[in-house]
Amino acid sequence: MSRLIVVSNRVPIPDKTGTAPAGGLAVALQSALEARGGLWLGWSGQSCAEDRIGPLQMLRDGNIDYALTDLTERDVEEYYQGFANRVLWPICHYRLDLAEYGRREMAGYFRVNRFFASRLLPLIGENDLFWIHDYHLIPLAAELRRQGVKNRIGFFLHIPWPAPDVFLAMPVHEEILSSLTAYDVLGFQTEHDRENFAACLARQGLGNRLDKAHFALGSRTFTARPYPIGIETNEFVTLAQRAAGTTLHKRMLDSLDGKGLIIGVDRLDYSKGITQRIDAFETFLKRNPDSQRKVALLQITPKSRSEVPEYEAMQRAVAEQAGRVNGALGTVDWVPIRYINRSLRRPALAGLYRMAKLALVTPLRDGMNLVAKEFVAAQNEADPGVLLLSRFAGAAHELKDAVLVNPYDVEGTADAIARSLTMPLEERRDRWKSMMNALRANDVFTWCDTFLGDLSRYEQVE
Ligand SMILES: O=P(O)(O)OC[C@H]1O[C@H](O[C@H]2O[C@H](CO)[C@@H](O)[C@H](O)[C@H]2O)[C@H](O)[C@@H](O)[C@@H]1O
Ligand SMILES: O=c1ccn([C@@H]2O[C@H](COP(=O)(O)OP(=O)(O)O)[C@@H](O)[C@H]2O)c(=O)[nH]1
Repeated sequence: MSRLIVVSNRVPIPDKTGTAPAGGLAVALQSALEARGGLWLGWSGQSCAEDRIGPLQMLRDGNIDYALTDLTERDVEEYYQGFANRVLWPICHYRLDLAEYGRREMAGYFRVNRFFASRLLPLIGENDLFWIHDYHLIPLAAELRRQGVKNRIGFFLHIPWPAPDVFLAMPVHEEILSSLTAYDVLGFQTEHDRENFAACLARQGLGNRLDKAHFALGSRTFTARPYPIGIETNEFVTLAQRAAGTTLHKRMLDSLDGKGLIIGVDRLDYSKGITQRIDAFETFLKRNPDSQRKVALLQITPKSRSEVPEYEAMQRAVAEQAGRVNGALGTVDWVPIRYINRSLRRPALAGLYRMAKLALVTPLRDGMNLVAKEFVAAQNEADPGVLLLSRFAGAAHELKDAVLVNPYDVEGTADAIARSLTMPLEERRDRWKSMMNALRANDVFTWCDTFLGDLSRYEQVE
């Protein structure tokens, strides 16, 4: 079997401090790589002055060799906070209004991709398979090809690929799009994303579509397919079952004192629709006064990308909004929204998911949303909770028996909350079974095997 080299910006560094990695890419890739073994190269999360960038830090943990590189402060500002998270992220999440394009950041993005290529080159063996992840590293294959690398290189995009009118509004879209054609296999979360990508190629007159999944450009061919990412379904079921009886579980049950738990778990990101969700919860409470004091929303929201101004603004907006609702509707012995900014470890999350009657997963746009899948896997088969899911999350393409909502429709979402909390047991069980079948049929290991199977079978037509 060829050695696998995974490259992603974010790497869950094995430091044993117990800090939970909040973010689906790190969680999913770690599960997949642990099973197969390989080398994982990415950013150490540290920045320093240019003359202090040292050699790669090499660590081994279980089956995985980690190769970590520091970046300069300027790199982090231009590549990560700048072009990746202020241009590509908002555009791919349909937020052209939030995109802050600047040439300096764009140049930094391409420079850091060249730097990642230079760090990789000395490590490459002839038969190694490369699997590059996410929007931070789109130009990496093109950089490696320029250096003569002939290995098979796959790319998986964890976030949505937007419709052509949105994508083509981005300055440098030509370069971003044509960089992707240097890969052999391109993976998207959904069919919808792949079709948006194909439509962008067609609009730009870039390459020919040979059939549904194959494209030709000059002497090269490449494949583009949906590979929806999964979770460790069976392991998550066990985690959730084990959580009952832990101290946290007991404390939580005591504090609920018979109230129904509603849960939301999201990085503090404007794509997650947290303010619209709180509006919907408030509307639900106002329209259903009998439910007041009978339910509590636990919103677990670790801070994310706090140096990016749009995220900083979001942190203030959500905190103010939760405070306002609690102030307006709360009583001396009831707080409607328990809002926390800490990251919880997954065993704790699994237990909370299982205790909840309802999960609110209402992103305005999301590549997949693993929280939706984890919530379903954590349920008690005999008395499962309900998943209320945005139709704009990638997960909605598989979890068709969730209660699907349009998160922009606050009143519609409020009504769906009311319907979900009174859903009969039989309907809850039927919906849960169908969703669980989907999670069993496509877990994170299937995702990994399917992608790598396609990549390892790939032969370039010269
Ligand atoms: O690395 P950060 O800047 O701290 O952000 C965390 C991750 O966020 C995004 O996650 C995406 O991947 C998930 C798994 O495929 C998917 O379910 C979710 O919809 C995506 O938003 C981002 O794409 C990652 O690169 C980040 O590491
Ligand atoms: O306090 C937290 C919040 C989230 N997560 C994990 O972070 C991931 C979030 O992935 P998702 O795809 O839902 O969204 P992303 O943050 O990647 O956009 C899930 O596996 C969560 O279990 C976690 O471990 N602790």
